[in-house]
Amino acid sequence: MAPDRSLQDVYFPELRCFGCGPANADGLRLRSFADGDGRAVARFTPSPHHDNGLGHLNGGIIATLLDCHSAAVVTHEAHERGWPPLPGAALPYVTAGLDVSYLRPAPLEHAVELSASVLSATEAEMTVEVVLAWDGRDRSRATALWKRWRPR
Ligand SMILES: CC(C)(COP(=O)(O)OP(=O)(O)OC[C@H]1O[C@@H](n2cnc3c(N)ncnc32)[C@H](O)[C@@H]1OP(=O)(O)O)[C@@H](O)C(=O)NCCC(=O)NCCSC(=O)Cc1ccccc1
Repeated sequence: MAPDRSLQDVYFPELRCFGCGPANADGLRLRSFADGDGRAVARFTPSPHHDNGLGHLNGGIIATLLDCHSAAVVTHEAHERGWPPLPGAALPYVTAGLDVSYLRPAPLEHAVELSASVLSATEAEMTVEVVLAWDGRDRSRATALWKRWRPR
C-alpha cells in the first residue's frame, strides 16, 4: 500500500461519512494509516470552529474522531481476514457502541494524534481500543464495539 494513500482512500473513497468520508467536502476528512504493526495511526488538525466554548476541542468532534479512526482499523482488519462488505454495503461493519472517556482537554490550536488497535475480532463483531493524544498525554480514550453490517 502506498504510504500516501490513507485507509479511507483505499477502502471507501466514495464514502460521504461526516468524520472520515473522502467524498464529503464539508466533513472532517480524517485520514488514517496502517503502521504495519497492527495499529492504525492518524493526525488531525482541528479548526477554530471545533471549539467546545472553553477554547478546547469539542467533545462531539472528539467522539467522531475516535469512532471514525476505529472504523479505519476495523475495515483494514476485515480486509486482511477476508471479511469484505456484504453485497450492497459500502462498509463491512458499523459502530454498535462507543464508550468514551474525556481524560484531559484536547487542544484546538495543535494537531492531535490518534491510535487504534483491534482487541478482539470475529466475523460477527470486533472490539477496538482507540486513543486521542497530544503532547505525550492521552486526552480521550474509547472502546468501540463494531458489528457486521447487513443491508436490509
Ligand atoms: C475536568 C475533568 C473532566 C475532570 O478533571 P478532574 O476530576 O478535576 O481531575 P484532574 O484535576 O486530575 O484533571 C485531569 C486532567 O485534566 C486536566 N485539566 C483539568 N481541568 C483543566 C483545565 N481547565 N485546563 C487544562 N487542563 C485541565 C488536568 O491538568 C489533568 O491533566 P494532567 O494529568 O495534569 O495532564 C478533566 O478530566 C477534563 O478536563 N477532561 C476533558 C474534558 C473535555 O475535554 N470534554 C469534552 C469537551 S466539553 C464538550 O464538548 C461538551 C460541552 C460543550 C459546551 C457546553 C457544555 C458541554
